[in-house]
Amino acid sequence: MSQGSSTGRSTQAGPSSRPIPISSSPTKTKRPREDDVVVKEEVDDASPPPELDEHFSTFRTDVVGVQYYRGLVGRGEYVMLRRQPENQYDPNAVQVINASGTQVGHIPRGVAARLAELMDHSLISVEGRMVGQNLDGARHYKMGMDLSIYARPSLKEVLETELSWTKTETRVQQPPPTASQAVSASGFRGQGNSGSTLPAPEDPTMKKLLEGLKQVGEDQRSADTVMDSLTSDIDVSKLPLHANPPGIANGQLNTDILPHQSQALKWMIDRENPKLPATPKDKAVQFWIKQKGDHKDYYLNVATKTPQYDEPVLGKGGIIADGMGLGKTLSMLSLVLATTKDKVDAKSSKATLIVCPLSVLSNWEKQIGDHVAHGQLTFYTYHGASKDVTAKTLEQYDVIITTYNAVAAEAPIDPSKNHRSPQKAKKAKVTGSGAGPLFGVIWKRIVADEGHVLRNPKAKMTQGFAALQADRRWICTGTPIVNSPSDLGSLLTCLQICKPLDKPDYFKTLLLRPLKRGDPTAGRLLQALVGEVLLRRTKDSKDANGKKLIELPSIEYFRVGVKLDEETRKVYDEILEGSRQRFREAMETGQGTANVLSMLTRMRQLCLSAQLVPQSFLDDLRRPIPKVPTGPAISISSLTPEKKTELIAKLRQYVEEDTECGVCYDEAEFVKRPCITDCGHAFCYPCIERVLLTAPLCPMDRHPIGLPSILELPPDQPTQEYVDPLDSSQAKSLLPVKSAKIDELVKYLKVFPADEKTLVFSQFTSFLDQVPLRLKDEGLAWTRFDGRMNAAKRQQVISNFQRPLTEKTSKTAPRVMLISLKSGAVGLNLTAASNVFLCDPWWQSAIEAQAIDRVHRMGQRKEVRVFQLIAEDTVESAVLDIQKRKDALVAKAFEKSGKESKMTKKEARFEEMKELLGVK
Ligand SMILES: Nc1ncnc2c1ncn2[C@@H]1O[C@H](COP(=O)(O)OP(=O)(O)OP(=O)(O)O)[C@@H](O)[C@H]1O
Repeated sequence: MSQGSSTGRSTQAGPSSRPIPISSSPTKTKRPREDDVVVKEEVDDASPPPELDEHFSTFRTDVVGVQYYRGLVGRGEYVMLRRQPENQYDPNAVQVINASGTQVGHIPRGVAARLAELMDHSLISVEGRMVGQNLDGARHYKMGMDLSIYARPSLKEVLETELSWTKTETRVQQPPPTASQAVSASGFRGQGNSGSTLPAPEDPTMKKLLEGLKQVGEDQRSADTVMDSLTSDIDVSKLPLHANPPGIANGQLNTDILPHQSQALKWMIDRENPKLPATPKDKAVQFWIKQKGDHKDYYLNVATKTPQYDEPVLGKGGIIADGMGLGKTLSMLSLVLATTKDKVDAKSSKATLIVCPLSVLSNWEKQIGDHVAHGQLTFYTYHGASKDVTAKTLEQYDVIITTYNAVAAEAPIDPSKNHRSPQKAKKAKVTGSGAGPLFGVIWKRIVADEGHVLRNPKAKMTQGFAALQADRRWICTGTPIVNSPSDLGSLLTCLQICKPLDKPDYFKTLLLRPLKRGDPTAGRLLQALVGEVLLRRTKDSKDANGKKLIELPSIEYFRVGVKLDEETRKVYDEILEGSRQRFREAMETGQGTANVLSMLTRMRQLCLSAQLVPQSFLDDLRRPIPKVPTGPAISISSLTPEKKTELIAKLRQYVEEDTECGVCYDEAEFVKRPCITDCGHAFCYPCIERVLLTAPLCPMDRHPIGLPSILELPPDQPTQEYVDPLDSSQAKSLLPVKSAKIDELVKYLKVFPADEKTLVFSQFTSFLDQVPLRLKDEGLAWTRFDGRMNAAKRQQVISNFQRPLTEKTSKTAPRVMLISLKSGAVGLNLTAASNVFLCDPWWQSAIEAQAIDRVHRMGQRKEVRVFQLIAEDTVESAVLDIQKRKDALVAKAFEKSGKESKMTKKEARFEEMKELLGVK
């Protein structure tokens, strides 16, 4: 694998870069924006399914039987309506429940009878908003309530008949106004850091925010822009510092934390010790204010308008959303150290559980090793073979580090039922109770690192994390909103904070639905929520004196043009012509463009090396386009085993190559549930399922298909452990490929100063497999980081690479790391390198920015140089133009209007393909 070995401890010393004498003069280019991407390996099911409910009708009715129940409600409060089939007097009963979960009454029998069945079949969802209230202490029998019905858009027509009566009942102005108006009515300012007032609803920045929220998910960078505007009114520079943080002086750390980390520490400690407002003058805490009542004072939740006499339960924790490389790991470790003497509940242990993706497990170990003083903190990595311990052992440590997969694997079958008694929890063994040792500990604190992976409430890891028992709960992520504001709802559920917004129903009612219809007060509520639970700084944030939080060496970007050799150019032009032809056909016939997408992938591979393109692809291309078969749909079960294997292989390849779904054109959606038709076209399963409801034809070639013609990727296939191609059985048959890009790369590597290290990124692992053959010939020592490596191997590769080069080791220690863009490199510190090669550009410049951030982060002492290898006069140059245009669009993200903002992802991608292929 890696060549030779190196010695010595990690330092970042070394001379600054010297001019590089290279013949092909690189062009300086613009710096991409900082961004984050999703951890790939463990988040295939990270995004929630799209919400499919739209407002259908709102009518006035009552809550009845109020005299029998204890639930208090205020005017304008949203209430949940829950079916109660076990009710002995009425099997159609629908309960009305307030935000504290207490029953207020029922909806009238007649209304319940007409809604019950639809609710039972999840065809509609209903919510209530109080018109009457019972805070006056008087005896009420019934109270007015507006009842809203939501349904899937596809069912609207059917329901039009079924529920026409709801439109003839007393109709209410619809859709209902949001309860978040209460936020302004109460003068709520959040526990925000600046104390500035929230913008007025008509504020144009709010309009832009709402527009931006609708576009988030189209591009990683738009998520960043949305976060910028959500936190725009919070001045983090003036946050107070911790008075006496862990550091060198008190012997807890080997490193002093930086001022912004000290601010984070103080902020986190405050969030771990929230206090309810004591008087009506005090500001809201987690949306609760104290109110003067007629009989006695009560608490009012200004988000939901829920009043209650009992002390509301406050959540402890929040979201650390600092940008990449700002030192969240050390901030969190300093919290652990600063709170070792905190009194914890008698039932809870002293242990903090860190849950992270496998790829960053070793980073936590390393940072504890590097920064925490010897003997100050005990920790245990609970992973792989070391999982063979009991809960009792785990709780003896200060810190346990584990993975999301471990949490998902050990979670109880029905996590909602995990809330066992502490006694029972402590007794849980590896097997037995259905839940593993992680669920047998009542943790002092749990921390989800790269916590955006918890954004799908239905994913096992999310449900598992939410079910862990802990006193305090934290999430670290640079991107709390990736696809939509609902991501934040899932994180709140995991944090169990700002109740009842942590319940999906409330989050939907109070935020998602009103945000969808562009209600500015919901935008204000979202801003208030973010101010309440989240701390976010970026690399560009300034301190109170206007200085950047961390000073990093400069970074320079070079575009290196590479010429395809004559032979490759010939094949390239052939594929280009073929794809143009198919694209024009697709335009004429209205058929899909999936074939064109796979051709584009081949063209990109050609830009790296002609040998990466399989001969079978070229043979297919040269054959005339087969006629679309007619007749009945073919079922997968009728295919030969060979044909099935071939289809699965094809689908795996599509996934590996980041192909997009032929219906929604979203590669991020595609990887979540990829499937392939018997005719070889790939889609997201939910997309093709939806298409088949209207027409039983493949959207790509109009070939008749049905659900049985669809093959999904077999689940849970263990990923094959990475084997270095040079160590494999085929090593002897491997010959260096012809590649202008490898030639160019080697040319640079040979002239880089001997003490400089380089990261080489490509999206194609098959290309990275080829590079070492040349490096070996040139006597350049390298190492490879691959997502398929186990944790121990990854750690070994990283620490080997991070060791500085010495005179003795400079010939044998790795100077080059080959690393896949999709390897889950997120969170890695690879600051030993100062040069970065990006061998193939693609749409998501954000992924490239994240790759560069491995090097350009705290600990980097040298000037960083980024080289983008671009094959001249190919699809790659066109990609860059599109990237550039997208950057400009994102810069004005919220100014998109009219036609542009209405363009669907599919239409946009179609336009891009046209541009890439040069089709007029
Ligand atoms: N106070 C400090 N002094 C010196 N180095 C520090 C300090 N805090 C953090 N670092 C170093 O900075 C680097 C980046 O820190 P870390 O990996 O925690 O960033 P992060 O915010 O978690 O980034 P990412 O979001 O990419 O995971 C690490 O090498 C870490 O050891």
